[in-house]
Amino acid sequence: MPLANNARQVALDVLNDIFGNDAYANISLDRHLEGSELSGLDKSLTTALVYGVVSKKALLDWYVAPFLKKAAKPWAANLLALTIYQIVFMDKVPTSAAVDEAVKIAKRRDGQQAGNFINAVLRNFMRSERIKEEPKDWETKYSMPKLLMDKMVKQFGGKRTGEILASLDEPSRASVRLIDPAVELQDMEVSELSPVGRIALHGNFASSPDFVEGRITIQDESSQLVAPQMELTGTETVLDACAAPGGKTTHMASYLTTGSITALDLYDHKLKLIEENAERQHVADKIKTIKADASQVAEQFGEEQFDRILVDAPCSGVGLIRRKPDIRYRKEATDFLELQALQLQILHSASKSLKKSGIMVYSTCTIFDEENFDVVKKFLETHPNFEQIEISHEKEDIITDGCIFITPEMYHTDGFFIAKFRKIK
Ligand SMILES: C[S@@+](CC[C@H](N)C(=O)[O-])C[C@H]1O[C@@H](n2cnc3c(N)ncnc32)[C@H](O)[C@@H]1O
Repeated sequence: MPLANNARQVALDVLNDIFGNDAYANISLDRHLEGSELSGLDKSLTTALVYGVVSKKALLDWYVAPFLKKAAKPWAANLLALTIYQIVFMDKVPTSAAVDEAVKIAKRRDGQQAGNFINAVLRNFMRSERIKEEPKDWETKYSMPKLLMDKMVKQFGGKRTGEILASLDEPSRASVRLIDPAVELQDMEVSELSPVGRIALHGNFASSPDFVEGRITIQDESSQLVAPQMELTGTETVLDACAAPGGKTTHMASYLTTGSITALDLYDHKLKLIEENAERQHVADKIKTIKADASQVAEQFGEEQFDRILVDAPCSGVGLIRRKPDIRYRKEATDFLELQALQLQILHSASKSLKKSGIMVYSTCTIFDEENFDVVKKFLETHPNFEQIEISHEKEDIITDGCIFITPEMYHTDGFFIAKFRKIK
């Protein structure tokens, strides 16, 4: 069988790329799937395997550790993790099929001896009682790097950190936003947070006619809470300073009649995503994309140009770990303050281009204070011409200090933060 025609082999290639070359899971997966001859079903299996292993790597390594006399080569360690994942977490995959495939992959890769090694380790694991054990420490149990775990414990305390980690470890739900309110989606519930949100335990909507023809779009419930905070009446001139791929740009555009949105991002390929999204959702006439640096807004556009500004800032993305599990492996201690500096720089520049009495909304998909409440505090301290507008929501538990602050365990959404300001002079 050609290698690119085997779901487990492709999954292993992607895992080697992620853990060996620091590749982004979604980008590596897309590239490998495009170059493969896998069926639709096998592509789904490959995706499930990659995301499953990435989200549980430390735990999978822990299962196999007692059966290794010395550290396995990186590709073999990834293959063992991939196979243990199937044995422990995928009810529908027969154990024998998972092991046989692993042995074949190892032989093809490194000869008979490698096949024997993988076979022996997996058989020893299965003969043992290891599968019934559970690691005590959260770092292993939830495969969460110590840096992030310690930060969570410091900010949220032990109990809530445990709840957040357990929630991030669960599968993500499917969440869509209705563009056409008349659309009826089978087996989906109305979101508790967003009236236009619909959710289901699973679902793949990207190829559905409702999606392709622009009657729905895929957007997390928490992210759907941003556009309503912009207080759009229809005629406003809006700047979306960090816009790609355009989830919030298109949502804001749906409120506009004669108004328009200038949507910025740093990269051409990302601007193209906004344009495609806008076309599909029939709001392209309201959106102009420009390649520009959001920390230079005032220099590029001048002062007091926009009625509304959204800064959906570049952030550590920790609130997205459930859907993008590799985010957890890409954080350094210095990242958070560096991001804060960039976030403040963008807010500062954007603030000059806001008209008097205009509204500026700041949002992130992270749960750490440095990028959320600390940014709000520092921005207000250094910009006395702005005041905070207190946000309210019928779910009062998502409001903290006048901001929307949702951690992933509360409503099983992404972790998310929204603050709102008015320019008073
Ligand atoms: C959180 S994402 C935006 C998501 C988007 N608002 C949505 O709802 O689909 C942040 C975006 O900011 C862009 N970005 C990062 N630094 C930027 C900068 N200095 N100027 C403009 N865009 C920037 C990134 O390329 C990324 O697309």
